[in-house]
Amino acid sequence: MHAMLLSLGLSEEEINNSLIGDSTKIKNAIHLNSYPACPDPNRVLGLVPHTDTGFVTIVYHNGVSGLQVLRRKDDIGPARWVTVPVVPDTFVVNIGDLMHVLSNGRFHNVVHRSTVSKTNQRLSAAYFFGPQGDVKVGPLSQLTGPKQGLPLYRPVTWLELQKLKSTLHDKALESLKIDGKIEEGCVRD
Ligand SMILES: O=C(O)CCC(=O)C(=O)O
Ligand SMILES: [Fe+2]
Repeated sequence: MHAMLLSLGLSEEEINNSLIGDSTKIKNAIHLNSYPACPDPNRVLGLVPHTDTGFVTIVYHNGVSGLQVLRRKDDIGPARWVTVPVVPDTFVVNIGDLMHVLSNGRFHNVVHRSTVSKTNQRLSAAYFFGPQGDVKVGPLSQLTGPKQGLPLYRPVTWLELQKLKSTLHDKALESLKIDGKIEEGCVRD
């Protein structure tokens, strides 16, 4: 997180004074995932497409391939799933929704999913890093202004965002947009 904020032009002092520099404002959670081998892996998913809600997620796994990220449409082709290569002794870092908000859209939250293997069980541990319950996260003041542009999102707590996602799904972030409109029919009871 520190390196990411540095890359956005914040100084060490600004980072230390932000919520990232205050351990009382931070909390963590871990998901332990187990994806058993499946004889017909093309007919199932281990984890459906989603974005993580926190700032960043650090994923460690047992070396069995399966994590895929959705690459957005570009000059090379339409949106497509890309399998994250398995590199021994490394972590995968996913950008979550709150980093997207904090960076005012400069770092994009990544849509990802988990597929399963025909022959091997896949195990992963996902470590989520985010703000404490009552801490609201909005675009950093250093990244908004007359030169950089207006804040795109209103401040939100981690819990509020999780609740929004349970009803609005992939439209939750859009609903936080300051001029945001939610597409009709996307709210499920
Ligand atoms: O199993 C993985 O590699 C990813 C897990 C994940 O995306 C999650 O727990 O949110
Ligand atoms: Fe995830």
